[in-house]
Amino acid sequence: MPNRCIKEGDNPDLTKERKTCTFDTDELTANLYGSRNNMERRREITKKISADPDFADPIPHDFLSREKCIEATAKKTKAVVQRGSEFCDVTNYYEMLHLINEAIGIGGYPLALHYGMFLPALEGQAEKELTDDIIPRAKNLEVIGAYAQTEMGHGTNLRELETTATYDKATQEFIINTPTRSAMKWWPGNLGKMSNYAVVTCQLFIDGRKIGPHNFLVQLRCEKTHEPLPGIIVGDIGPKMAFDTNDNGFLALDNIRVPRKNMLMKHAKVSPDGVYTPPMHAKLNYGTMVYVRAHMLYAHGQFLATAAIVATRYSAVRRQGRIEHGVPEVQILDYQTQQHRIFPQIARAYAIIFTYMDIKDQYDAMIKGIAEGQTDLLPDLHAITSGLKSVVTHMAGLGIEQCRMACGGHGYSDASGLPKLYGVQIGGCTYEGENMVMLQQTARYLMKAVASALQGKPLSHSVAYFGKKSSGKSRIGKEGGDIAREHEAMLEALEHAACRLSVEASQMWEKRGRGGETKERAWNGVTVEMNRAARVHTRVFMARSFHRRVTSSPPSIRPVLTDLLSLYLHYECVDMAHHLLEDGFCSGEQIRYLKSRLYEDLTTLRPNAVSLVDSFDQSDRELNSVLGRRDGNVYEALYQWARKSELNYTDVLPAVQKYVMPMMEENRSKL
Ligand SMILES: CC/C=C\C/C=C\C/C=C\C/C=C\C/C=C\CCCC(=O)SCCNC(=O)CCNC(=O)[C@H](O)C(C)(C)COP(=O)(O)OP(=O)(O)OC[C@H]1O[C@@H](n2cnc3c(N)ncnc32)[C@H](O)[C@@H]1OP(=O)(O)O
Ligand SMILES: Cc1cc2nc3c(=O)[nH]c(=O)nc-3n(C[C@H](O)[C@H](O)[C@H](O)COP(=O)(O)OP(=O)(O)OC[C@H]3O[C@@H](n4cnc5c(N)ncnc54)[C@H](O)[C@@H]3O)c2cc1C
Repeated sequence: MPNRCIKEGDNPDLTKERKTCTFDTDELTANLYGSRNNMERRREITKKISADPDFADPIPHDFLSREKCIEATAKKTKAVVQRGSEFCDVTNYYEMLHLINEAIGIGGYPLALHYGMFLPALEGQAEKELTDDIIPRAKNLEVIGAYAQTEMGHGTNLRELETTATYDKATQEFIINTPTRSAMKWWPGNLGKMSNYAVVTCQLFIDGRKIGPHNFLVQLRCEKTHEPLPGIIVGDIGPKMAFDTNDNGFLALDNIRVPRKNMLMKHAKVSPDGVYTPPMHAKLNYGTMVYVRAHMLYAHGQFLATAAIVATRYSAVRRQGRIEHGVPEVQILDYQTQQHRIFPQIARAYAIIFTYMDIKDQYDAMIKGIAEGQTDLLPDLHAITSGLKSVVTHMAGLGIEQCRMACGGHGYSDASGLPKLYGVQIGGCTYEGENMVMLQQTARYLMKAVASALQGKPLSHSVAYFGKKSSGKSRIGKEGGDIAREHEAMLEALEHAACRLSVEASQMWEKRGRGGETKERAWNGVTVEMNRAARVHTRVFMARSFHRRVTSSPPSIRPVLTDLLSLYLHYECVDMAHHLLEDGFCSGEQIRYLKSRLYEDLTTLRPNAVSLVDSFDQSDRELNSVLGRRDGNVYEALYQWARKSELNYTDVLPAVQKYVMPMMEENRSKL
């Protein structure tokens, strides 16, 4: 069966791996990206960008200062903007995303938040009077914007943000002000240096009454000189763990006046005479965050895929140690521990990307509903995207770190690309709402679902399984080798655990309430259990999505995807074994059975491991990793990469000349 990556001159071990492929890698790639045409388009973009001198990096960014990296990234951004249509259909979201990844990379660029949040916020929340003026100019990039919500003192708890927007009826303006140091906007991407406008989240005050957080469009810099406008203090917050090429910024506003129409008023409104009309759903103003949380799944699935590609290919190329005496050193991918470290990450990357596809469909349906005046799909989508954002970012972070360690010493080098990848990816646990907080949003929803299920009321999409009758005892290991039934038995077991944990958390909460605590204090006493239930529920949702995609996949790739799904489900069940055992739903014998099946899966997947990661179809540019390169010629590339270090420009460093040599000389003369 063809693995389409084989080329002459490649590392022979990688070629050997590709020859054991049992499926058509292009079929799987096309399935992952929606169609064969989408796959071809991605490849065309990659090919053109790779050959274009505007996007060449003579010195890898690993060896440049932050300022130089920002300059190089800004230059490439300009080229993408001016020449984008030479490479792709600039109106196609996924083509643009791929172009940006290929041309610029993942560490941030001047327009990341402009496209990622500023425009979506205006499009989703502003009304015509404002959008007619600002959106054409924003699309034309006369206006570049940030999404300035988080403050130095508050991010998670939006209700306590301190920046104020006070309505002045006399002039029909809002006065926007930063009343304290902790009220300074702090963190927003591209706010520091690149943007001349921002959507700023403020507490709305009318006639002295605090109404709550709302968004306003504020001009920050002169459109001609790019200097900050009077009354505006703006700058970069300094170096951080990663996202080096993003100017996350600070902002203080000194009683800045903006016209009434600058409030984003598609949902909530303030009339000229100061009458406030609430939105048809109280949280529609938070819509941009739901949008980003949904789209983060795709990005984080791809981040984990990158790490899995690097670790798998490198493990096929690297030989070290022997499994038996008297035979040559083995590829490290032959070690069971290595497979157990890496293969679940491959499966999880597929699971995340497949789950994203389901969420995207739900998101589109919700947006259609809102346009028709219906918000009934929003609570379910908010609850599940809050859980998914938290589980997926955490899962991807752990997975990337496993892949990094699986590459030994070279994984610790920036040459592997993995330290930077981890730094960028792990930010997702924090931004768009810290994970522990967002899981509580899911848990609240589960508590309502428990109540509805007990009362026999209808249950919405993500919690529909709460209405199923549990069989009381798991069928795991009792399906006589029927793989479809085995998968169903594992899904049922996970659903049982999520449901049980939710019911128990609800009972614990109630009990504390009966003991005299307020509902809120009682909640804080059970949040660890609440979040546990939310995590298991979210992992059930992912497992169901993965299962649905596999069972409906084309026959040519279904066998390999079924193997991957088996590994995924066995791994998830073993990882959550304590939840399955706690109430006796599963026995110890059944967990031992799951483990033995998992180890069989590792062996089954071994011949297809490289081909499964090849099917993610990430180019060498996207991987940005000496260890993960498609041709597997790792060692020579590693040496050439290290030669580019600034420290190697001279044989004797000035610092050595200035301090170390005189010290050695002094010591020598003392003898
Ligand atoms: C070309 C490329 C283009 C695009 C790429 C697209 C996307 C790319 C992604 C990123 C872009 C690139 C790089 C990005 C890098 C970083 C970006 C980071 C940006 C940010 O971080 S922006 C700041 C984000 N901030 C947060 O997320 C804050 C988190 N806090 C909150 O959301 C809220 O405070 C809260 C939800 C935790 C609590 O809010 P509350 O106190 O007002 O509400 P309650 O908890 O009391 O709940 C009441 C009620 O409301 C329900 N609820 C809450 N939120 C929502 C919602 N959003 N939708 C629907 N319902 C909601 C809640 O469930 C309760 O319901 P109930 O029925 O009463 O129980
Ligand atoms: C790379 C990056 C990019 C960002 N980009 C943007 C941007 O473009 N625009 C923007 O506006 N913001 C941005 N942010 C800010 C980001 O959205 C916030 O940092 C994030 O929402 C978390 O809020 P916080 O910093 O207030 O965390 P905190 O809430 O202070 O969290 C600290 C700790 O307190 C815990 N905690 C807080 N509240 C609760 C609770 N109710 N229950 C239990 N535990 C709790 C948390 O779990 C966490 O452990 C960015 C942040 C990063 C790291």
